[in-house]
Amino acid sequence: MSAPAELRELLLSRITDIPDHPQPGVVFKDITPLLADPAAFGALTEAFAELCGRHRVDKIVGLEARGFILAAPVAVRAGVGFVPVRKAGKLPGTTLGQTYELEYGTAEIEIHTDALAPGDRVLVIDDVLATGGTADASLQLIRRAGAEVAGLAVLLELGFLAGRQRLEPGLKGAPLEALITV
Ligand SMILES: O=P(O)(O)OC[C@H]1O[C@H](OP(=O)(O)OP(=O)(O)O)[C@H](O)[C@@H]1O
Ligand SMILES: Nc1ncnc2[nH]cnc12
Repeated sequence: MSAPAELRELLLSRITDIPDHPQPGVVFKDITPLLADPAAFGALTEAFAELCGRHRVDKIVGLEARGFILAAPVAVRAGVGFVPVRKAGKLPGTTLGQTYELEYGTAEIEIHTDALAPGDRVLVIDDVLATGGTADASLQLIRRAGAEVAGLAVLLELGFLAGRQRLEPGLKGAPLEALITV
């Protein structure tokens, strides 16, 4: 599913291309103008919150760091709990970890082992789907923590990096909702 054309245009108009960041050859999609516009940020929050009802979600996982900014207001709006997936070494409790590859490097993410309960239906929220490495690692963490993946929702999918194809086996039939695809 993508967002209605009017919402898509509003959101896209608030995302800026920054060439050669954080390294030569990468066109970085900067969402800070969108965050600074309450109408656009609010409309984005509503669109994600609507998915929570549609997919019967009872917890939201946000992916550090930009995913946190988008996911936290959605959790409050939808009336469900927020669970952070953080870069390795940041969470204070006992964690499960998963390594993955980025468009520009490698990384490891972690979740608290007791953050999710068996049977929890989890919606993962992030800003950008690029190669799909981060999202794929998060789906593995959620299942290893004993919960069910209800879906993955992103603001922006970079279609030319084929993250959707890479994610397909890991989604195991769960929906991938991208509000905008470029
Ligand atoms: O699909 P992928 O190739 O995995 O890339 C997408 C991820 O990359 C960015 O995060 P980044 O790790 O740069 O961290 P940040 O949110 O802390 O800036 C983005 O916010 C996604 O989480
Ligand atoms: N091109 C890009 N812009 C913003 N975030 C990203 N994460 C991975 N690739 C990205």
